[in-house]
Amino acid sequence: MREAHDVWQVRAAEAALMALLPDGALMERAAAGLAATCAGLLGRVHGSRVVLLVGSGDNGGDALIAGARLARRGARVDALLLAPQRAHAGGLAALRGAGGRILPADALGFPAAAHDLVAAADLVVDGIVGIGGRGGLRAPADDLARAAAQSRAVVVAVDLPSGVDADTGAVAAEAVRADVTVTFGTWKPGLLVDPGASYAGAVELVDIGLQPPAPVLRAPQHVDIAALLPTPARETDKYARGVLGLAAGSERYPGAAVLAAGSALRAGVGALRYLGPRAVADAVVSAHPEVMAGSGRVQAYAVGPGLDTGEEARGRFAAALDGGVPVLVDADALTLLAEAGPKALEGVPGALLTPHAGEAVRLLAGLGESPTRADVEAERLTWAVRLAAGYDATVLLKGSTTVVADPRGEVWVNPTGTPYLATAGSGDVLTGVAGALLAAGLTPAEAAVAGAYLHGLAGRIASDGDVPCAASDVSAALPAAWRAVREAGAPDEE
Ligand SMILES: NC(=O)C1=CN([C@@H]2O[C@H](COP(=O)(O)OP(=O)(O)OC[C@H]3O[C@@H](n4cnc5c(N)ncnc54)[C@H](O)[C@@H]3O)[C@@H](O)[C@H]2O)[C@@H](O)CC1
Ligand SMILES: Nc1ncnc2c1ncn2[C@@H]1O[C@H](COP(=O)(O)OP(=O)(O)O)[C@@H](O)[C@H]1O
Ligand SMILES: [K+]
Repeated sequence: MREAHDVWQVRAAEAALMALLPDGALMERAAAGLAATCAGLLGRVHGSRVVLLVGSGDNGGDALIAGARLARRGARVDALLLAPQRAHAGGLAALRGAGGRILPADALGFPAAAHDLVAAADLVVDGIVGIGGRGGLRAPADDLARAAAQSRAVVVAVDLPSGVDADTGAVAAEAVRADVTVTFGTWKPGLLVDPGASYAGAVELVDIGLQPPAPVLRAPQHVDIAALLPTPARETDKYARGVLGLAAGSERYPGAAVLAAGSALRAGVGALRYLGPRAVADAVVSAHPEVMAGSGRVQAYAVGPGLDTGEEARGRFAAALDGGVPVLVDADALTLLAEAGPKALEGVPGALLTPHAGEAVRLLAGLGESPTRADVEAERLTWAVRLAAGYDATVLLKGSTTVVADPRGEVWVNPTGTPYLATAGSGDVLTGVAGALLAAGLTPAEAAVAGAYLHGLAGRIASDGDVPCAASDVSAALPAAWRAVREAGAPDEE
């Protein structure tokens, strides 16, 4: 599990550690890790051209000290100081001592000369701001971020790309686009959540000895998901494996039910009961003969894909909520839930809501909040947590980064997925997978985390080699995703 901590937690853990160490020891550790990564990226350090973008805080200090290490190995290192009076004194002395050049950005006839330096560099180190950054990059730092983006140099961000909010991943204005981010002590949420994550490139974590408390955000890996996947016991039967009731599809949208059903079957339900109009049931059964049409005992319901919002749909929604079992609420059922408000979930033993940003806006309106879709996409963590608390339910907020929040405030971010998943019916596949896991007895949060992970992995497999895929292909790739996760979780052979 990757664990991320917020700025407040990082600062507290750093303070505790610094109290035990000589002055500057922590920054030396950070800079040593940073310099090692830079050297690896350069291949040949001697004779390479390195430009440091140096802000006024310790983030700039890290860049300067790492730059000094590279200069001692023969790199030509130029530091562009954004605030010469406030640049890190120890870092300046170290770089000077190692033969690096120090250039106050304004004395250079900024921005033209600074641009030229950045354009000619092999490697640019972004030490403009780290966890002390607030809001979008201010001038002239924003201009240097643009210059770095245009240069052919490899861009390495120190701790996190400047301009990305460490706690939320929000990018208020210009931010540095890094090829690699070297982060210290622990992951920052902004490195895992879009839009920030999309600026970070490959992230390397440098251990500086920090011992932070419980994380604010977790990103599961294959082994974590493998531990959640149900394995049928020898003497199991189909009821013990979990029966899912699927209330999906309508005469207008029969395909959603077919996709969700096929995906639930591939995600290990013992049996699937389909609940809906006769014509749709016929389509589902003809595509998946294993499906039973009609109601009966189930261990969980999944309700919503292609449901529609008319009288008949409302009846199916109400029946699912009254069933006394956990319920996954998606798509049209989220519209009905937003109308009814959180009280509609009272008495449901475990609800999992799976909105995209547009549906999240509707649900939030039911809580008296009025963010736009763009607001939700800019600060997914905040809004997912608010929804989970407001509806007292687990929320899986879909999108370019999917996040899961449970009502107690635990939050996960899904690291798998591909933009090719932005295709009609892809959400129906997710509903099938997560619904099956809920029926198998996983908690709503476990079903959401594992469901999103498998769905994202199946999307990557289906779009292998960067080719478009249909939602049906994603569904068909579920067994391969499952296998990949299982293999990673299996104990090593002797
Ligand atoms: N505290 C520690 O023990 C350690 C800190 N380290 C480094 O220290 C960093 C944090 O240092 P600081 O607390 O000094 O803060 P930063 O260096 O992240 O940034 C603070 C400075 O940036 C300016 N600034 C803030 N927002 C800005 C914006 N939007 N545009 C332009 N300028 C802006 C502020 O005026 C302030 O002077 C970490 O990210 C990490 O790189 C590492 O050396 C590891 C050890
Ligand atoms: N840009 C993107 N990158 C990665 N995944 C995405 C992106 N856009 C959408 N997705 C994923 O695709 C799925 C789309 O679901 P949804 O919006 O419900 O679509 P539909 O209703 O057409 O099935 C979700 O799992 C979502 O997380
Ligand atoms: K930075």
